[in-house]
Amino acid sequence: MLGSTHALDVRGLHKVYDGHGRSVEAVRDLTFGVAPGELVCIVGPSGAGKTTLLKCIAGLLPATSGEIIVDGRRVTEPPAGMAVVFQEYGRSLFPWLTVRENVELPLREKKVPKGRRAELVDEALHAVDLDEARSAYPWQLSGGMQQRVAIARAVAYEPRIMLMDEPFAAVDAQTRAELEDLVRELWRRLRVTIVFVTHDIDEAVYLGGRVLVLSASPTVVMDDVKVDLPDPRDQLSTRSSPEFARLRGHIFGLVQRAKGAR
Ligand SMILES: Nc1ncnc2c1ncn2[C@@H]1O[C@H](COP(=O)(O)OP(=O)(O)OP(=O)(O)O)[C@@H](O)[C@H]1O
Repeated sequence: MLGSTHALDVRGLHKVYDGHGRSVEAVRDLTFGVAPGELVCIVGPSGAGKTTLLKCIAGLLPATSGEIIVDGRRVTEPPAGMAVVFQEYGRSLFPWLTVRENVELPLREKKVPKGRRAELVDEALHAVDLDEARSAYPWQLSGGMQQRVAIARAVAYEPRIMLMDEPFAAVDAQTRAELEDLVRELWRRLRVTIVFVTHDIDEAVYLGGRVLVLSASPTVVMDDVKVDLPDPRDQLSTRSSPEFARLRGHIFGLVQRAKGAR
Protein backbone atom coordinates (compact mmCIF):
# COMPACT_ATOMS: atom_id res chain seq x y z
CA MET A 1 0.00 0.00 0.00
CA LEU A 2 1.24 3.50 -0.88
CA GLY A 3 0.51 6.20 1.71
CA SER A 4 -2.32 8.58 0.70
CA THR A 5 -5.69 9.66 2.05
CA HIS A 6 -7.03 9.85 -1.50
CA ALA A 7 -9.25 7.34 -3.28
CA LEU A 8 -7.41 8.28 -6.46
CA ASP A 9 -4.05 9.92 -7.08
CA VAL A 10 -2.81 10.85 -10.52
CA ARG A 11 0.87 11.75 -10.25
CA GLY A 12 2.80 13.25 -13.12
CA LEU A 13 0.81 11.30 -15.71
CA HIS A 14 2.38 11.49 -19.14
CA LYS A 15 0.99 9.62 -22.11
CA VAL A 16 2.39 9.42 -25.61
CA TYR A 17 0.69 7.30 -28.26
CA ASP A 18 3.30 5.70 -30.49
CA GLY A 19 2.59 3.74 -33.59
CA HIS A 20 2.45 3.69 -37.38
CA GLY A 21 5.41 6.09 -37.50
CA ARG A 22 3.40 8.72 -35.61
CA SER A 23 3.84 9.94 -32.07
CA VAL A 24 1.08 11.90 -30.28
CA GLU A 25 1.69 13.41 -26.87
CA ALA A 26 -1.87 13.24 -25.53
CA VAL A 27 -1.17 14.02 -21.86
CA ARG A 28 1.86 16.05 -20.80
CA ASP A 29 1.79 16.20 -17.02
CA LEU A 30 -1.33 15.64 -14.95
CA THR A 31 -1.31 15.62 -11.17
CA PHE A 32 -4.39 15.67 -8.95
CA GLY A 33 -6.03 13.75 -6.12
CA VAL A 34 -9.63 12.76 -5.46
CA ALA A 35 -10.81 12.22 -1.89
CA PRO A 36 -13.04 9.25 -1.00
CA GLY A 37 -16.68 10.09 -1.72
CA GLU A 38 -15.92 13.11 -3.91
CA LEU A 39 -17.70 13.76 -7.21
CA VAL A 40 -15.15 15.40 -9.50
CA CYS A 41 -15.97 16.51 -13.03
CA ILE A 42 -13.35 16.92 -15.73
CA VAL A 43 -13.81 19.31 -18.64
CA GLY A 44 -11.46 20.46 -21.38
CA PRO A 45 -11.37 21.07 -25.11
CA SER A 46 -11.96 18.25 -27.55
CA GLY A 47 -8.83 16.13 -27.89
CA ALA A 48 -7.48 17.29 -24.50
CA GLY A 49 -6.92 13.71 -23.45
CA LYS A 50 -9.90 13.19 -21.16
CA THR A 51 -10.66 9.71 -22.47
CA THR A 52 -6.96 8.88 -22.41
CA LEU A 53 -6.82 9.92 -18.75
CA LEU A 54 -9.84 7.75 -17.83
CA LYS A 55 -8.42 4.76 -19.70
CA CYS A 56 -5.16 5.10 -17.78
CA ILE A 57 -7.05 5.35 -14.46
CA ALA A 58 -9.11 2.29 -15.44
CA GLY A 59 -5.93 0.31 -16.09
CA LEU A 60 -6.88 -0.16 -19.76
CA LEU A 61 -3.93 1.84 -21.07
CA PRO A 62 -0.39 1.99 -19.68
CA ALA A 63 1.04 5.41 -18.77
CA THR A 64 4.22 6.45 -20.59
CA SER A 65 5.46 7.82 -17.28
CA GLY A 66 4.00 8.93 -13.96
CA GLU A 67 1.67 6.82 -11.92
CA ILE A 68 -1.91 6.29 -10.87
CA ILE A 69 -2.80 5.14 -7.39
CA VAL A 70 -6.27 3.79 -6.62
CA ASP A 71 -7.10 2.92 -3.02
CA GLY A 72 -3.39 2.98 -2.17
CA ARG A 73 -2.34 0.62 -4.97
CA ARG A 74 -0.50 1.49 -8.13
CA VAL A 75 -2.65 0.75 -11.18
CA THR A 76 -1.16 -1.82 -13.54
CA GLU A 77 -4.43 -3.56 -14.51
CA PRO A 78 -8.15 -2.77 -14.02
CA PRO A 79 -8.53 -2.09 -10.26
CA ALA A 80 -10.87 -4.41 -8.36
CA GLY A 81 -13.27 -1.85 -6.89
CA MET A 82 -13.79 0.21 -10.04
CA ALA A 83 -16.68 0.46 -12.49
CA VAL A 84 -16.70 2.41 -15.75
CA VAL A 85 -19.65 3.85 -17.68
CA PHE A 86 -18.93 4.92 -21.25
CA GLN A 87 -20.85 7.10 -23.67
CA GLU A 88 -21.59 4.27 -26.07
CA TYR A 89 -24.20 2.37 -24.10
CA GLY A 90 -25.25 0.66 -27.31
CA ARG A 91 -21.87 -0.99 -27.55
CA SER A 92 -21.31 -1.62 -23.85
CA LEU A 93 -24.43 -3.77 -23.35
CA PHE A 94 -24.67 -7.27 -24.77
CA PRO A 95 -27.66 -7.44 -27.14
CA TRP A 96 -28.19 -11.19 -26.62
CA LEU A 97 -28.53 -10.80 -22.84
CA THR A 98 -31.58 -9.40 -21.07
CA VAL A 99 -31.33 -6.29 -18.92
CA ARG A 100 -31.09 -8.44 -15.79
CA GLU A 101 -28.39 -10.66 -17.30
CA ASN A 102 -26.38 -7.64 -18.45
CA VAL A 103 -26.40 -6.20 -14.94
CA GLU A 104 -25.57 -9.57 -13.42
CA LEU A 105 -22.64 -10.45 -15.69
CA PRO A 106 -19.85 -8.56 -13.86
CA LEU A 107 -21.13 -10.02 -10.57
CA ARG A 108 -20.70 -13.53 -11.96
CA GLU A 109 -17.16 -12.63 -12.96
CA LYS A 110 -16.61 -11.23 -9.45
CA LYS A 111 -17.81 -14.63 -8.13
CA VAL A 112 -20.63 -13.11 -6.06
CA PRO A 113 -22.86 -15.96 -4.78
CA LYS A 114 -26.13 -16.46 -6.66
CA GLY A 115 -28.53 -15.23 -3.94
CA ARG A 116 -26.55 -12.06 -3.32
CA ARG A 117 -26.29 -11.50 -7.09
CA ALA A 118 -30.07 -11.50 -7.41
CA GLU A 119 -30.37 -9.00 -4.53
CA LEU A 120 -27.78 -6.63 -6.00
CA VAL A 121 -29.36 -6.78 -9.48
CA ASP A 122 -32.84 -6.09 -8.06
CA GLU A 123 -31.60 -3.19 -5.94
CA ALA A 124 -29.67 -1.62 -8.81
CA LEU A 125 -32.54 -1.93 -11.30
CA HIS A 126 -34.89 -0.46 -8.73
CA ALA A 127 -32.49 2.44 -8.09
CA VAL A 128 -32.56 3.41 -11.77
CA ASP A 129 -36.32 2.79 -12.02
CA LEU A 130 -36.08 -0.14 -14.40
CA ASP A 131 -37.83 -2.89 -12.40
CA GLU A 132 -40.31 -3.38 -15.22
CA ALA A 133 -37.65 -3.73 -17.93
CA ARG A 134 -35.65 -6.56 -16.34
CA SER A 135 -36.65 -9.18 -18.93
CA ALA A 136 -36.30 -6.90 -21.95
CA TYR A 137 -33.31 -6.89 -24.29
CA PRO A 138 -31.25 -3.68 -24.56
CA TRP A 139 -32.30 -3.08 -28.17
CA GLN A 140 -35.93 -2.93 -27.06
CA LEU A 141 -35.19 0.08 -24.86
CA SER A 142 -34.71 3.80 -25.53
CA GLY A 143 -31.21 5.31 -25.39
CA GLY A 144 -31.85 6.83 -21.97
CA MET A 145 -33.09 3.49 -20.62
CA GLN A 146 -30.05 1.68 -22.01
CA GLN A 147 -27.80 4.17 -20.29
CA ARG A 148 -29.71 3.53 -17.05
CA VAL A 149 -28.98 -0.19 -17.51
CA ALA A 150 -25.28 0.65 -17.86
CA ILE A 151 -25.46 2.74 -14.67
CA ALA A 152 -27.32 -0.07 -12.87
CA ARG A 153 -24.61 -2.51 -13.93
CA ALA A 154 -21.94 -0.22 -12.50
CA VAL A 155 -23.87 0.34 -9.27
CA ALA A 156 -24.65 -3.37 -8.73
CA TYR A 157 -20.94 -4.04 -8.78
CA GLU A 158 -20.71 -1.98 -5.55
CA PRO A 159 -17.67 -0.04 -6.78
CA ARG A 160 -15.66 2.19 -4.51
CA ILE A 161 -14.89 4.37 -7.49
CA MET A 162 -16.89 4.98 -10.64
CA LEU A 163 -15.49 6.51 -13.85
CA MET A 164 -17.97 8.04 -16.27
CA ASP A 165 -16.84 9.13 -19.75
CA GLU A 166 -19.37 11.49 -21.31
CA PRO A 167 -22.13 9.08 -20.38
CA PHE A 168 -25.02 11.33 -21.44
CA ALA A 169 -23.65 12.81 -24.64
CA ALA A 170 -25.94 10.75 -26.84
CA VAL A 171 -29.30 11.26 -25.09
CA ASP A 172 -31.84 14.06 -25.44
CA ALA A 173 -31.81 17.08 -23.10
CA GLN A 174 -34.75 15.99 -20.93
CA THR A 175 -33.35 12.49 -20.41
CA ARG A 176 -29.94 13.97 -19.75
CA ALA A 177 -31.31 16.13 -16.92
CA GLU A 178 -33.00 13.07 -15.40
CA LEU A 179 -29.82 11.01 -15.63
CA GLU A 180 -27.80 13.81 -14.03
CA ASP A 181 -30.18 13.83 -11.07
CA LEU A 182 -29.97 10.04 -10.91
CA VAL A 183 -26.18 10.18 -10.69
CA ARG A 184 -26.29 12.81 -7.93
CA GLU A 185 -28.84 10.76 -6.02
CA LEU A 186 -26.85 7.51 -6.33
CA TRP A 187 -23.66 9.34 -5.38
CA ARG A 188 -25.27 10.79 -2.25
CA ARG A 189 -26.79 7.48 -1.27
CA LEU A 190 -23.88 5.15 -2.03
CA ARG A 191 -21.05 7.51 -1.05
CA VAL A 192 -19.09 6.30 -4.05
CA THR A 193 -16.18 8.31 -5.48
CA ILE A 194 -17.04 9.51 -8.99
CA VAL A 195 -14.83 10.92 -11.74
CA PHE A 196 -17.11 12.27 -14.46
CA VAL A 197 -15.81 13.50 -17.82
CA THR A 198 -18.04 15.81 -19.84
CA HIS A 199 -17.89 18.31 -22.68
CA ASP A 200 -20.72 20.22 -21.10
CA ILE A 201 -19.60 22.96 -18.69
CA ASP A 202 -23.10 23.42 -17.24
CA GLU A 203 -23.32 19.69 -16.56
CA ALA A 204 -19.91 19.74 -14.84
CA VAL A 205 -20.95 22.60 -12.53
CA TYR A 206 -24.36 21.08 -11.81
CA LEU A 207 -22.95 17.67 -10.91
CA GLY A 208 -19.54 18.28 -9.41
CA GLY A 209 -18.18 19.19 -6.04
CA ARG A 210 -15.08 20.16 -7.98
CA VAL A 211 -14.34 20.75 -11.63
CA LEU A 212 -10.89 20.10 -13.07
CA VAL A 213 -10.28 22.10 -16.22
CA LEU A 214 -7.76 20.54 -18.60
CA SER A 215 -5.74 22.48 -21.14
CA ALA A 216 -5.62 21.52 -24.80
CA SER A 217 -3.31 18.65 -25.68
CA PRO A 218 -0.52 18.15 -24.54
CA THR A 219 -2.54 18.35 -21.40
CA VAL A 220 -2.01 19.83 -17.95
CA VAL A 221 -4.54 20.83 -15.26
CA MET A 222 -5.38 24.50 -15.92
CA ASP A 223 -7.56 25.00 -12.87
CA ASP A 224 -9.18 23.09 -10.04
CA VAL A 225 -12.48 24.83 -9.29
CA LYS A 226 -14.40 24.18 -6.09
CA VAL A 227 -18.17 24.11 -6.61
CA ASP A 228 -19.89 25.38 -3.49
CA LEU A 229 -23.47 25.02 -4.62
CA PRO A 230 -25.90 23.86 -1.93
CA ASP A 231 -27.30 20.35 -1.70
CA PRO A 232 -29.64 18.93 -2.82
CA ARG A 233 -29.32 20.45 -6.26
CA ASP A 234 -32.26 21.11 -8.47
CA GLN A 235 -32.31 21.54 -12.24
CA LEU A 236 -34.27 24.78 -12.03
CA SER A 237 -33.15 26.64 -8.93
CA THR A 238 -29.50 25.51 -8.94
CA ARG A 239 -28.99 26.33 -12.59
CA SER A 240 -30.58 29.79 -12.20
CA SER A 241 -28.55 30.79 -9.13
CA PRO A 242 -25.96 33.59 -9.41
CA GLU A 243 -23.21 31.31 -8.12
CA PHE A 244 -23.96 28.77 -10.88
CA ALA A 245 -23.70 31.56 -13.47
CA ARG A 246 -20.42 32.76 -11.98
CA LEU A 247 -18.88 29.28 -12.03
CA ARG A 248 -19.97 28.44 -15.56
CA GLY A 249 -18.67 31.83 -16.75
CA HIS A 250 -15.33 31.25 -15.08
CA ILE A 251 -14.93 27.73 -16.49
CA PHE A 252 -16.19 28.75 -19.92
CA GLY A 253 -13.49 31.44 -20.00
CA LEU A 254 -10.81 28.91 -19.07
CA VAL A 255 -11.89 26.42 -21.76
CA GLN A 256 -11.96 29.20 -24.37
CA ARG A 257 -8.44 30.19 -23.32
CA ALA A 258 -7.34 26.57 -23.56
CA LYS A 259 -8.76 26.32 -27.08
CA GLY A 260 -7.09 29.60 -28.06
CA ALA A 261 -3.73 28.39 -26.78
CA ARG A 262 -3.85 25.28 -28.94
N1 LIG B 1 -5.16 5.12 -29.95
C1 LIG B 1 -4.64 6.33 -30.25
N2 LIG B 1 -3.56 6.42 -31.05
C2 LIG B 1 -3.01 7.62 -31.35
N3 LIG B 1 -3.48 8.80 -30.88
C3 LIG B 1 -4.56 8.76 -30.08
C4 LIG B 1 -5.20 7.53 -29.72
N4 LIG B 1 -6.26 7.81 -28.90
C5 LIG B 1 -6.25 9.16 -28.76
N5 LIG B 1 -5.26 9.74 -29.46
C6 LIG B 1 -4.92 11.17 -29.52
O1 LIG B 1 -4.70 11.64 -28.19
C7 LIG B 1 -5.27 12.92 -28.02
C8 LIG B 1 -6.28 12.89 -26.87
O2 LIG B 1 -7.39 12.07 -27.25
P1 LIG B 1 -8.60 11.75 -26.24
O3 LIG B 1 -9.59 10.92 -26.97
O4 LIG B 1 -8.05 11.23 -24.98
O5 LIG B 1 -9.18 13.22 -25.99
P2 LIG B 1 -10.59 13.67 -25.39
O6 LIG B 1 -10.30 14.87 -24.55
O7 LIG B 1 -11.26 12.54 -24.73
O8 LIG B 1 -11.35 14.08 -26.71
P3 LIG B 1 -12.93 14.33 -26.94
O9 LIG B 1 -13.31 15.39 -25.93
O10 LIG B 1 -13.01 14.82 -28.35
O11 LIG B 1 -13.62 13.03 -26.70
C9 LIG B 1 -5.86 13.32 -29.36
O12 LIG B 1 -4.91 14.10 -30.05
C10 LIG B 1 -6.07 12.00 -30.07
O13 LIG B 1 -5.96 12.14 -31.46
